[in-house]
Amino acid sequence: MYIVTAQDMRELDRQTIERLGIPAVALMENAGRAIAEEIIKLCRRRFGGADTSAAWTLGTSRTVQDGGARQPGRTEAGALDRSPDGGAYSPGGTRGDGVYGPDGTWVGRVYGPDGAWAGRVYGPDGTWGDGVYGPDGAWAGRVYGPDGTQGTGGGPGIKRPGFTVSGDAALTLGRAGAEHWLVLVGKGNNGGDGIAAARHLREAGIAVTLVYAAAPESLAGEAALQRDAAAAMGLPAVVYGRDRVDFAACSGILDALLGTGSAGAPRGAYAELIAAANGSGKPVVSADIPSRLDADTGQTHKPCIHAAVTVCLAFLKRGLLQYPGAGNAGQVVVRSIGIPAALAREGGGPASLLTPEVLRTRLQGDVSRRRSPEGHKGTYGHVLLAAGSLSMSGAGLLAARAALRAGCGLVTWALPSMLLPYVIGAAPELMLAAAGGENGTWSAGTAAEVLRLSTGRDVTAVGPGLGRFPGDQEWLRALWEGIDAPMVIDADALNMLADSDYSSWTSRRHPVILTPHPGEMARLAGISTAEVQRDRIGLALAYAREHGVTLVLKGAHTVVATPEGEAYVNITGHPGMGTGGAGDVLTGIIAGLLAQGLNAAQAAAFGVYLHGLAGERAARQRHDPSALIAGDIIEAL
Ligand SMILES: NC(=O)C1=CN([C@@H]2O[C@H](COP(=O)(O)OP(=O)(O)OC[C@H]3O[C@@H](n4cnc5c(N)ncnc54)[C@H](O)[C@@H]3O)[C@@H](O)[C@H]2O)[C@H](O)CC1
Ligand SMILES: [K+]
Repeated sequence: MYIVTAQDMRELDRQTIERLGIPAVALMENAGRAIAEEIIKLCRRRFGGADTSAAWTLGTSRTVQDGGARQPGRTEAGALDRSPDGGAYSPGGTRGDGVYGPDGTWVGRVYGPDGAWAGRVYGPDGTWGDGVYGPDGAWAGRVYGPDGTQGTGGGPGIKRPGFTVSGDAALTLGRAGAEHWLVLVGKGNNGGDGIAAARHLREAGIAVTLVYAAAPESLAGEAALQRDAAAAMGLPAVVYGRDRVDFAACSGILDALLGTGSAGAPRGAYAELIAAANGSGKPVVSADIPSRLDADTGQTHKPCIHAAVTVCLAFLKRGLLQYPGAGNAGQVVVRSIGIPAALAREGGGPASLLTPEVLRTRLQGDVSRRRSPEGHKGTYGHVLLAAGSLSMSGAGLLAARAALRAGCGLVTWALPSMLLPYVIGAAPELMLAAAGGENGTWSAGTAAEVLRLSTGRDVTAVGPGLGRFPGDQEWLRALWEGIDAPMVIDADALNMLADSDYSSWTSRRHPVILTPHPGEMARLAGISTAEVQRDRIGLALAYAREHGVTLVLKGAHTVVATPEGEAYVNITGHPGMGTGGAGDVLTGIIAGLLAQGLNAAQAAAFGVYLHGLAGERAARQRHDPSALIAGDIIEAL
């Protein structure tokens, strides 16, 4: 799934209209329909009473859909609310709403532990799935498969007909009469999308009222066309500031105020409508992006809509993945509006969401972790790790063990000689090599020994628990220029780089992967941590390209950027992984994957993805994400 900027989007929009000849209003129509379908799905979930608000959910989880296919294994209830088979479980053991397998297809019925039906079951396209029974065993609703034909359930008196006729299920709502949606309309194309959606909602029997933020006469182009169509259909409309708007009486709000064409803080009526929508307590669905979220950076202007669902149009906008904006977007659903993905590919497809599919196709990595039947420890590579010091020996141990769990054949851990007796036996699978000073710290003179140890090794990782020491910049330079294999550089080794003018060092034949957290990134880039966080994707892309490195910018939604100008944004993992040593584990995983022959982009991306998945699995085993410690991630790999 591609991730784009507002500028990319405008260009893709232009090409679709000019090169393919698809009228702009057709795109707006598709947008309106997609938004209406998602609102109807939301209404169905409410009717069904399915419990998607599991008692134990993770703040970072979100569903990202592409053409109805679910992000593998992710659920609305939370990334951790999953059974091993991909079903959606809450920690109490009850299944929640829709149950999907790892490939995104629906896999089963939804029952609570007492055998009672726990909620309606919808396929990825929003149509009903399999058998639906009430707690008393009585049939509770019609049973249709995703294609609209009757499924395998069926209660008393329901027979599979030999002949079926199905309607537009995605735009149909059984109990529409209970709904009344306010559609907040801005004067740009975002507003036009909202009006188009309102027409479909009305067709589904949902009461709608258009609330114009500006005089309807100020709308232009396709948005004006939508305004006129809505008026011709007799859709009720009010103008904010002139007419009364009753937020208390509505059942939901469609935010179509401001999209990718907006800038700065919301002005006048826009600001007031955003504040009123947020304060209403009603679910808000945002068209494309929550109004006054910066579509590129994820910065939020004040006030900014807090959406329950964001129906992102065509391609995922960068700002929806970057905090704080990601926290305003709710559940993000990306819907196609007829702009071919091939156009994004042609344009270089600047960034992608990190999914198994992207790993397989765009990165062409083998994510199976399959072993050759003829393989032996020499087949899977040898990692040299230079890490650990007296007060941080655990960092080295964590990285070394993670490399082994990532599947590499051998790991040699080089560490200060004084520590050796204490770590012998801590991980018997490791090989240990004394390469540091007697006092448990590193010294500049150890560079020669690390270089010697690196001979014949497939990858060298440096940094976890290393500490700083006199001459450390020259030490790192010697390794940078002398190691004839890929390198992973982390922690204090990044700080050494930050203090050096490493662009003047002899360029390396093999790739380098840097794995900074935001603070380390700030030092590397010579800016503040707040500036790093302002646009993580943009910064990672620029830094990786400029310095010819593969960059792993850690933090919520870790960004992997390549020297070739590609970026991948990861959404596995959870805030519980913000714990000492989790970064050391990531370094070990990436090194372990590199040793097995993955290239730098594959190892960094797959490593980050696996690290997050293992963190989710570990938290599930612990029954509480905050109880997670770094060693748990290794055990869950
Ligand atoms: N392929 C596509 O990209 C498609 C996108 N669609 C939708 O169109 C919007 C982008 O539309 P655009 O007209 O360019 O801009 P906006 O609707 O976001 O707003 C522009 C409008 O708002 C005024 N304005 C700007 N900033 C502010 C502010 N801070 N406060 C108040 N008012 C502001 C400005 O004067 C303009 O009048 C995209 O997000 C999609 O939703 C298409 O419908 C389908 C194709
Ligand atoms: K919006």
